[in-house]
Amino acid sequence: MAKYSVENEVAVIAVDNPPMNALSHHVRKSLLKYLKEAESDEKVTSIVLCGDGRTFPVGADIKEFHKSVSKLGPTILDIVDALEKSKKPTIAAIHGNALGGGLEIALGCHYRIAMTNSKVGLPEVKLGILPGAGGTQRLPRVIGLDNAMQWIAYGGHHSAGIGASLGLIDRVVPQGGNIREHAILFAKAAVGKSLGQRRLSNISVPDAAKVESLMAKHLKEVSKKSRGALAPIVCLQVIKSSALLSYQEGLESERQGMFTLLASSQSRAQIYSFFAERQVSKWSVPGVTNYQNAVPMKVKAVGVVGLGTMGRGIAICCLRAGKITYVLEMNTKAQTAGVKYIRGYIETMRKRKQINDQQSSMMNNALIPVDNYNGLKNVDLVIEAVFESMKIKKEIFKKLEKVCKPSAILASNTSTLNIDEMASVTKRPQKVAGMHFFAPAHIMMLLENIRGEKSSPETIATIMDLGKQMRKTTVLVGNCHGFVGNRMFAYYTAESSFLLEEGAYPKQVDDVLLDYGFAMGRFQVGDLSGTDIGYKIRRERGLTHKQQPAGTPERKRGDRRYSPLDDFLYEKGRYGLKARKGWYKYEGSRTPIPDPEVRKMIDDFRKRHNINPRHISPEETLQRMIFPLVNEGFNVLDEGIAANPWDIDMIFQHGYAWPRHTGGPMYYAYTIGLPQVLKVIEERWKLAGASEPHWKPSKMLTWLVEHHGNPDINDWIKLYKERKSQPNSNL
Ligand SMILES: CCCCCCCC(=O)CC(=O)SCCNC(=O)CCNC(=O)[C@H](O)C(C)(C)COP(=O)(O)OP(=O)(O)OC[C@H]1O[C@@H](n2cnc3c(N)ncnc32)[C@H](O)[C@@H]1OP(=O)(O)O
Ligand SMILES: NC(=O)C1=CN([C@@H]2O[C@H](COP(=O)(O)OP(=O)(O)OC[C@H]3O[C@@H](n4cnc5c(N)ncnc54)[C@H](O)[C@@H]3O)[C@@H](O)[C@H]2O)C=CC1
Repeated sequence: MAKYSVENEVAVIAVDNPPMNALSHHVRKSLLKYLKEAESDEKVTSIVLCGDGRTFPVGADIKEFHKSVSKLGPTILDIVDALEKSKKPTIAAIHGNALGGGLEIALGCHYRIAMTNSKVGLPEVKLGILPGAGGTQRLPRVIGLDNAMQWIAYGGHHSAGIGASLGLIDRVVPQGGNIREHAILFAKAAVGKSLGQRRLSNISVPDAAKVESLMAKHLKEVSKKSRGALAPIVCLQVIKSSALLSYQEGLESERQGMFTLLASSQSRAQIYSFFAERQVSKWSVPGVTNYQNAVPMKVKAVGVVGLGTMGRGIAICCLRAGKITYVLEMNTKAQTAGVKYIRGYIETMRKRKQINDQQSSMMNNALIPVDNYNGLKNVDLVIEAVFESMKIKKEIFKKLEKVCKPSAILASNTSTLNIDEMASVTKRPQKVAGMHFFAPAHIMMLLENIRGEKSSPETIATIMDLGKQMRKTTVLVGNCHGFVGNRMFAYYTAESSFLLEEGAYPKQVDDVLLDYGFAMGRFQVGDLSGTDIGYKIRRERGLTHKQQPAGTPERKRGDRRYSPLDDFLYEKGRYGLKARKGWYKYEGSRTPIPDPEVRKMIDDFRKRHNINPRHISPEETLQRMIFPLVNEGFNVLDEGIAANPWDIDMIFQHGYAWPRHTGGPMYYAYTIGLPQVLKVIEERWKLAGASEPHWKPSKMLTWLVEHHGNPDINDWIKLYKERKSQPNSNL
């Protein structure tokens, strides 16, 4: 709804649709009604449009998308048109965020004023669509093509100050000011002035002459940054129309572009992702606790043990979240290097203006290096990030048990190991949990939190709350080897090496993944993170080539197929980018170059095992990389390790840079259809047999297909659980 009042001859229309003032159908109806009322009321000389509560409208109501209500008039464009055509000056008074359709209605107004801390932007591209209410045609007319292409194709949020510097915002109201009062005064002053040039559809695009070169520049950038995504490209094409066609023709091109994008599976996947990101914070452990009833502990001070690759990044996350952060490292050199890195990073953030001087000095003061466990006696929570060895981790947990306050939570950043086993050496298993960060921890958005068998509701609530304070996408999962992400990802990695054995080379596999939309292929990622990481994990599990007793078949571990190619690579000192050689070689840059030495290693291996290499199609490559991961995803759901398919998808999007426009592995499977996925898995299972158990069709997937075909992803858990809970279910 909207509220209407007239103050001192100024009509004030305030959108009132908490929490974000989205432009739902009922809001649109009421906005147009009040606009007409203001227009016809002779006592009204000007009109202010604002948002009640937290914010100016943040856009169309995303919940209405792909539903018939979104098509019900009036549309946002009708409101934009009415605002622009109004004979009385219209002023948008922006506080909070003016995003998407929200900014588009502000662009329909003759003037825009904004609070200094407000944000503006057209982020539709992140939902796989474009600004469909004239934004692609009006924004370039105010801020120029180059800026508009940048804003719309990347969907960033920008400060009011930047908006003002580009001519989008006519006045910035300083902090503490009352936006509504300022807007009313502004509106009074605007009465009687000509509105011709204030109607953006009347003016032309300032840098229209540069359209072709700008188009080429932005197309190149978006195809690199958002590989495989349709929306940024369509956005650019539609913005181009603003420079070449009339406003009305441009609008038509916008309409066509929106039509194409809304019909694409990508927009559905991205809208799914928007809600999934918010849904994961509403965690629940059925029958035990959930986000609504568990109360988190207050965490003021955190300890980080181990200042290697992960510890440093985790310490930065803690400092950014305002925690006093004690860091402990057993190796003096690593301690010095780690502290130097953290302080250096704080300085970089200051220089980049991500933090101000005061925040920088607060963070520096809050970082406290200690040289023994007693130094951790006052912390509320410890995150251990030492070598991936159960033996070492248990020793550390025993020490922490002795020195830490009884109330302190002990968490591990292990990427694979059993949290309950670590808890078992303490007297406080209810206070033990996993907090699995992804490298680089201060950059990657994901935090995979692991609840142990005995973790208390308070412990779970605390680690989830801490993730939120760190502004991470925080997903709660159960305890098993590799948890959700690494457990599933292991099959993606394993299959990639099997593909090399059978006929592919690293670049061939990576190219298929790049085409799918990944920013990097599996082998490029392996080089970036270091081939030693996987090796150490395999060594901890006794799997590596060198650990096997004489006579062990090279391609088997127990009765399972195993590819030793990754071990050979490590044993040749090819540790990845840091060694300038891994799956690829690197000559003075980070560009991966196929290396004949790797090719020879693979060819020799094939010869030794009499493998006749065959051509593997891109389709087979993609299916072999992704479907085992999906299959394992269903096992993870079946076992309750992940509560929902979107938990898995968020883990992959934010932890493994899975392309957002596919939604994630589970949503992708839903898009192509579960029956089709199952068919391929069953065929592969027949070929591969028991030595490749990751192709054994998941019970849950099989049941869903047999009984429901391709049910809505929102119904998977409900349907399966209902059946599973029946006494004779056999599931
Ligand atoms: C047929 C189609 C015709 C199309 C016509 C063309 C019109 C267009 O051009 C299309 C559009 O406007 S698309 C929308 C563009 N706007 C956006 O993408 C902004 C979305 N919101 C945000 O980024 C954050 O909420 C924001 C940054 C604003 C705030 O973040 P916070 O972290 O503070 O809050 P959240 O937790 O994200 O949000 C709180 C609750 O509000 C819900 N919500 C947010 N934006 C919404 C929106 N635009 N529509 C519907 N619900 C929305 C959000 O889901 C959350 O709900 P709960 O989880 O239930 O609490
Ligand atoms: N590197 C990665 O990509 C990821 C690693 N992890 C996990 O994080 C943990 C740490 O991994 P990284 O940081 O990569 O290892 P790292 O080898 O870079 O650092 C480990 C640090 O722990 C220190 N350390 C070892 N024992 C210690 C002890 N008893 N007391 C204090 N410090 C000790 C070492 O001196 C070293 O500086 C592992 O459990 C790993 O599985 C989790 C996610 C990603």
